[in-house]
Amino acid sequence: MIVLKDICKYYGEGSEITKALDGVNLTIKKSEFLSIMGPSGSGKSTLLNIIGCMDRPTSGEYYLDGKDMTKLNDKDLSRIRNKQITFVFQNFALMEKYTVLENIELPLLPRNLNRRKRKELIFKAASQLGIESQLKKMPYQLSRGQQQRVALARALISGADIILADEPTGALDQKNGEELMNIFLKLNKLGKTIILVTHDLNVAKFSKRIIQIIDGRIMKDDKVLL
Ligand SMILES: Nc1ncnc2c1ncn2[C@@H]1O[C@H](COP(=O)(O)OP(=O)(O)OP(=O)(O)O)[C@@H](O)[C@H]1O
Repeated sequence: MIVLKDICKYYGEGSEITKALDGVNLTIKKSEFLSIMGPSGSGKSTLLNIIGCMDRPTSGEYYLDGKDMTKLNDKDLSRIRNKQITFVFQNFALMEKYTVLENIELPLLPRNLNRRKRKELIFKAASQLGIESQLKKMPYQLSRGQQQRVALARALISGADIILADEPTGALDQKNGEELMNIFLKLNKLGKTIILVTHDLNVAKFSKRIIQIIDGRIMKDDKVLL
């Protein structure tokens, strides 16, 4: 569970101050599927980065499964981030000289698993995302939608419970965007907590809860009725 209490993130000082986040209170339960919406510059990415432990708030408390993240040193913070949180980037962040299989395998390498076990996990994740026949290909041989699935297979295999995505459909056409959202739904059904930033209400509608952020404050928090 994620609990944010009165989170502020300020840049600059005095008359030059930018309040990217200005007193955010938010609780996100395990296995929620939440979209963060709001105008440009309203603080969406800042909020996502703080939830993802990529950035620290200026003030406030952030509890992840009961532990106050703001009290941890950088080393402990990155250890928790690597274990529990995974980011899906808009440009997919695939390694172009590695095969699809090797790309999906990356999060497994620091773990002490034999080759057979690794292959088993890779095949399972690839099957869940419908790319099991693409494993030997190079990323450039795949469509954008398929590349995105590889990125998600890698996120799935990382074992992280929380998947964060900043404008994940930004580089996709409508059809691939919808397919991607259906994959997020599937991952959510598998128990993953999904939090994404989007400008697009048609994208946000796939989630079960939408928050609106304006000038660094949460102005709306809606359950999506399907
Ligand atoms: N490193 C930084 N230094 C100074 N100001 C920053 C920094 N990062 C963000 N900001 C400011 O904080 C505010 C919130 O930025 P943020 O990127 O979170 O907005 P956003 O809602 O994600 O915007 P967009 O939809 O355009 O990506 C903006 O006014 C931005 O200019």
